[in-house]
Amino acid sequence: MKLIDSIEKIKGIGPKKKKEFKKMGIETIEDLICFYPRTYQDRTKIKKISDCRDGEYTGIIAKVIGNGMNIRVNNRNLIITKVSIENNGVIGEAIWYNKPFMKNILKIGKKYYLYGKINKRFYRIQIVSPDYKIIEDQKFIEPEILPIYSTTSYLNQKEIRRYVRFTLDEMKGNIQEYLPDIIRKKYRLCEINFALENIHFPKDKEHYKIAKKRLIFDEFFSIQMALFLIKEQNKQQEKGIILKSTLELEKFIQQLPFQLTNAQNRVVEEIKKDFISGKIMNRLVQGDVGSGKTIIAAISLFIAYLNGYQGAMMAPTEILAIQHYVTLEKLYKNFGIRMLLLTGNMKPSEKKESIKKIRKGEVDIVIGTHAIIQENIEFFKLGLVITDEQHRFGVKQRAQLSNKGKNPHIMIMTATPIPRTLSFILYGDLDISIIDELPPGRKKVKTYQISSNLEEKLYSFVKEQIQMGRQAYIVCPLIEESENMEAYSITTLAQKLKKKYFCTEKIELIHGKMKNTQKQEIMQQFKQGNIDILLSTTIIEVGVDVPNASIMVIQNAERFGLAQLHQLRGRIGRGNSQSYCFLVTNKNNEIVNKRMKTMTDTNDGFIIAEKDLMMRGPGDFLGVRQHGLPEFKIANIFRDMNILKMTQKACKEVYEMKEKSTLEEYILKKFEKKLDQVILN
Ligand SMILES: Nc1ncnc2c1ncn2[C@@H]1O[C@H](COP(=O)(O)OP(=O)(O)OP(=O)(O)O)[C@@H](O)[C@H]1O
Repeated sequence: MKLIDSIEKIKGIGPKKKKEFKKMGIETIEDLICFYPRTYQDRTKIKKISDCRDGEYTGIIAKVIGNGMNIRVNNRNLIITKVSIENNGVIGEAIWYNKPFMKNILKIGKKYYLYGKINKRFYRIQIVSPDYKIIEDQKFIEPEILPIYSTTSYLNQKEIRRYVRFTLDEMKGNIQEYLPDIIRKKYRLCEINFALENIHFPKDKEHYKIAKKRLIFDEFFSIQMALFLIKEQNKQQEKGIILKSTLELEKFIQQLPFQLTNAQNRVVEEIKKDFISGKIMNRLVQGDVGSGKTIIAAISLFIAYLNGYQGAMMAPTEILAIQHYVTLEKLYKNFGIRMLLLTGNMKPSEKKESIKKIRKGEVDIVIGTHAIIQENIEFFKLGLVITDEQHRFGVKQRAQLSNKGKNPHIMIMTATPIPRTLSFILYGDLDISIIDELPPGRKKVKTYQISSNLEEKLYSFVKEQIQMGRQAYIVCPLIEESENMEAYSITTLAQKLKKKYFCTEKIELIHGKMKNTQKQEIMQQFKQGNIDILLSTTIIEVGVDVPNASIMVIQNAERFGLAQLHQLRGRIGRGNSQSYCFLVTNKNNEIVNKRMKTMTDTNDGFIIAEKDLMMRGPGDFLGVRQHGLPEFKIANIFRDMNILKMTQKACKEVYEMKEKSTLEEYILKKFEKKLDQVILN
């Protein structure tokens, strides 16, 4: 029997059962062995009937003291079987539903071990649908811990247990240990065969703990190692384009309207180093909202340009693409760089012309949405692709990026802070640079949770601030599904605000239903200070940069996740004046209050991300499918953080070991499925 064999090799599994197992994702011997129990029946736990608590699962040893009875419940098509039992002078009963045959199975006068759920009814103790085992001739049963699997109604626990037992016996000691001894010793990990045996049939709790640790380690290790190998392979596979920095770059940096922060300088140095390393750069630049990532992109694209290469930069929305275009155009004003904005909104003839220019090399820098990689656009000489990711790319899409042109350097920018532990799993294939410093002069945004009955006070404060020359955002969540409703609900709010509070201020709306040109015009007007209040749906959430805007009012704040609230708040506090964020909510429950408190307590995106992760769990935090975060069978990123950290170290150590070549092959094969999971997302 081999791990890759079909489960049909197991005695008793035919086509019907095979189909049933397939529903549970089990097709091979390996799948079955790695189908870990959901929980366990602890048969070492034996209680007296008198000590049993209602609702608990436990084992008891009891003597059958009466013949079984079948009771038919007429109107429910149900047969209840009851058997009277006794232990230590206390009488109880074992009951089963729709298993009339049980009546004759338990024999009067014999002692049994029974394991099941306890029900306390009318002072009578029942054990419901218990597993049973006869205790022969007063001999005490051997203690055991039995696995309980998640199963379909067709396959029962006993059957699955039997198949797993059979498979483990067949495979006994034959599963190849792939972790080097030295690593196992260092991290105190048991051998793989021992782990698999004891995760299914633990000898005792200690054995179970040891097995579990090893398998959690394996799960994290496999994914991280696979990503790590992709990273190393990427580096070795092709020759990276050499992009040198020249004096012209210094000139460019010196004429910027501000001095780079230390963090920005450090990241620029990391990128410069990649550019001349002869390897392809695959770098994630991570920085909190407003930390100044755009300038890093501008500098990197400038270096590509200096070396005669084209650069492309992609944004997640058109508003942002336009904003980047306008910002970069200003920065590059004196340097004769030919720029092009590519949007989905262009006329076909215009688009055709643009694509031609890109192919012929008549354009140096292309800015657009992700359509740049999705569409059939050929570059003349592409040296660098930058994408403003916002978590929307998995490993596979990243690979798509490098297929544009001849292995260009890749840079991914992300604003949403990702807890470090998670970023290893999501971005283990990338090098990571972190901008951990905000530009000087930024003041902490003051954040308040308020209920809507304080609206009048709130808007009079907003009015005062506007009179002082500031600008404000008011964000309404999309309450209805339809876009028409979206337009409607903020239009009505705008009318109310104009009439009641802001008769003299200039209010404009922006929402998803508008044409791009219209959105662009409004954003431009807001940026130039011609609009006082921008009433918006969440389309302004990502990346919008208007430093003079210092007020953010978020209506129905309870409808947003922490990460989104942080993004929204990140639209203010980008200039030197004091900024204020108001989270308006009438919901008053523990979860909402906890979330709002996190926002009012801190401005630090990393802390907020950790809290979000803690409150929602990693799946919800990033959306498992959407963000390429694999689902784990036994590991839990949160609970098992310590083991995760261990694997991060171990990956590097294992990789550096001599036996790496066989290891690589084996790991890649063994974890192909998981890798697929990661890559396909
Ligand atoms: N070193 C600096 N000194 C002063 N201002 C800076 C500096 N770097 C960037 N800025 C300014 O800070 C603002 C925020 O920068 P940018 O838009 O690049 O942020 P970001 O990191 O992209 O943030 P977000 O993720 O929220 O979009 C901009 O107005 C930019 O001009």
